[in-house]
Amino acid sequence: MTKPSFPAASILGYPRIGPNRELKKALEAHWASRTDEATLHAAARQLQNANLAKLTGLGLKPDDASLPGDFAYYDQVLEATVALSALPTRFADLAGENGAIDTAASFVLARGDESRAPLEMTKWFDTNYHYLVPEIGEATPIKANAAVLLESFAAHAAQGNTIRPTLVGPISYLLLAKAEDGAPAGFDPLSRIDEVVNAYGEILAALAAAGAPWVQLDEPALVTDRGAALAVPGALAETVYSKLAAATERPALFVSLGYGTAGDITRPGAAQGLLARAGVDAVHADLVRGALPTAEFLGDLAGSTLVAGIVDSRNIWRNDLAASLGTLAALRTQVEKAGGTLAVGTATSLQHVPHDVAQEANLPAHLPTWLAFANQKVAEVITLAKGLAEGESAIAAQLSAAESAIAHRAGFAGTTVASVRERLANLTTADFSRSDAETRKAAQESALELPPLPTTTIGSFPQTSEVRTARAAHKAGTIDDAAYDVFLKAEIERVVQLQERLGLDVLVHGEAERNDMVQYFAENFDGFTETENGWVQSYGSRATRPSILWGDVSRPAAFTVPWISYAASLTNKPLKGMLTGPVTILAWSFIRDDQPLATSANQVALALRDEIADLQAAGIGIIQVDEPALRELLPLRATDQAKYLGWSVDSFRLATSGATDATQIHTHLCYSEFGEIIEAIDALDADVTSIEAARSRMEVTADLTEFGYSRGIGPGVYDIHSPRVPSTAEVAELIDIALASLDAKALWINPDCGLKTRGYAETEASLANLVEAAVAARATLGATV
Ligand code: MET
Ligand SMILES: [Zn+2]
Repeated sequence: MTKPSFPAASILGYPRIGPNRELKKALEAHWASRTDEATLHAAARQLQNANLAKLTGLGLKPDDASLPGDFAYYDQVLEATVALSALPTRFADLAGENGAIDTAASFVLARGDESRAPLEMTKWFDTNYHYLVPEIGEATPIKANAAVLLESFAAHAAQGNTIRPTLVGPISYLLLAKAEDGAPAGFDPLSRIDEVVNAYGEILAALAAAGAPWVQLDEPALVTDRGAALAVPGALAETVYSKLAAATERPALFVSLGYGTAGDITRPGAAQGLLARAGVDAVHADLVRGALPTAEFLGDLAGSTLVAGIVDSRNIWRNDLAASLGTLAALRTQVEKAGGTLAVGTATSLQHVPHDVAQEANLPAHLPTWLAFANQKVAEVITLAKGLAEGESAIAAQLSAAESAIAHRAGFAGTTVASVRERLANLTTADFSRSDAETRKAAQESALELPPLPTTTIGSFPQTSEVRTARAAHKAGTIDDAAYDVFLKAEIERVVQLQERLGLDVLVHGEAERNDMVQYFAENFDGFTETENGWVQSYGSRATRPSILWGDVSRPAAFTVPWISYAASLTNKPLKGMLTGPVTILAWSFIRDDQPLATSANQVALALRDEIADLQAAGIGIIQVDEPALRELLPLRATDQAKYLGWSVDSFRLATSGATDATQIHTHLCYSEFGEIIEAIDALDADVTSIEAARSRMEVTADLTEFGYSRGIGPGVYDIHSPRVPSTAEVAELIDIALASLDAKALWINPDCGLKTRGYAETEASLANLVEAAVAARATLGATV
């Protein structure tokens, strides 16, 4: 068979959620049993057809395999689990004919059922997308099932579109998996690689037989430290891909390597060269997060195509086409020297950006031309490929439009605000630290007079449908500011009274006024803008709408103070003020790409510092600054981590170090395991750290003690991710575990995270048990000391 050439312009993947969140609606209707499976399939097909029509309309060719076949109902890793029939043992009863996992079974894996928790969900590399973690044991079935891929290929072919079926690659699949509970100690999912590769071989053969000219295997795990070690000569990536490439019955093989530099970071391009020599027909390089491959390391490309991922698929800024064209032209020379050809693509799938800037009718006037969402990025890829093939003059209009937008952005008033710059330039090391922890502790003890083992919550209380309805009505203008204010105050009063009744020691106002813990801050800071339809899939049917940080950040006026002071006025107990930290605000927004992240983080930190000063002046003695995303932005490579941890910790300290000794600063961490970054957690220098711990049964407390962490610590004593009410005995048991490794004077008793996704019934019952267990533990302590 003659090898088809790789399309000159392509994208690695496209948003699946739908321009109007069609997939979300179809999934949720189906899960609520309002539609049958056929209706769901039809809706999904219609959405995919509309997406492909959009892509071909933008100029991707229908017949050259430039259209990615990357649809997934819930998650791309789950699709690979389906293609491998890799049903975890605890779900074995769901196996259909030949062990197949059908759509209904895949939803049980994704969402659990009455008796089983779903597959664990975890962040996909350093993004805010969550995938479903495969659970692999010694006997997990591995059996090729190409049905979904074949059906989708055929259905699109019938519409005249030759898609490029896309699947997570075999190495990444196993690196992203975890050993199933009950697997022998030390079992490594990667030990199943031979069977997985055989199954992929069968899938490739089936796709070839169906007429697919190209297939895409995503191997992003080769950019992590562990994966990189497998992408060197003689190691696993070479063996696996030599074997897959050696098959006579297969489509041309494209391997994507997004999210960083694949293989050895000191030899960029070596991993691509290795795969090409193994027989892979096209290999990809992420030129946005990864290093530019050099001819020296590409070596012999053996007639393969290098797909240059030059258009940023993780951020929303317009591409500097002239600069990109220059990079591509230089790279082409090198690639051709190495015996390959160059094609143009995106850095990763476009799943991390919203659909279309054209859906935003109400952006501030200066912003639209600066931006590129998925559809604009597709056009950029096509433009660059054309420029590369035909020369600059062929894309003169696009080059000049990009140039003027970029110049406008650089010169725009809000991009660089002198007062913000001056404040940053004048910072000294004193602005990043407080007095020593012992002095603070003494001042706080006399100011706060808390009992031992103080009880508190993480901030939010249930966001009932009344709260959401009132917020929507206020936004729509059907209730005015005054009426909304009355509503929120009543809500705060209810939450404060409930906490008094439950006997909690440190109260919160409940966060009813906040739509989202990041967006609320973006709305109140200068330098940010919200979108109306900029939805990005977070997991399954869930999407978030990140704000856009486009300019220098400042805080025009205090905004949390009125709500928090109102709550404080209703109680004699200490009221904890609640803020979101700089790293989390950056991690969950689209951020400007024209300055280091550290600079943006410090600007946000100064805005928060102002708010903290105002809270303190209003008499609030405890202030929590949440940093749940601290671990999320941690670079994938160990060599890059220290620098990140340096600036991220600094930004927290800058935000909080204006507090007086007597003001107790809390932080809150969740969503990850924190064992790897204990040193950074300590360096935050918060007086009290609450941290997710219930599911790992307090593991982190021992890690912290071992490290020498000596300030307050609130390891979560119950998991808020499910409506289950923990018994007093269960909470008591976790408190005992924590007390075994911690100084009793340092321990706080709190749930794992905020309660906004919970209902009131389970919240009240759970908190009552939490308080009961804390009071009992306090009595025991009193008896023994
Ligand atoms: N204060 C926030 C809340 O309670 C912290 C959430 S961390 C994801 O909801
Ligand atoms: Zn949390």
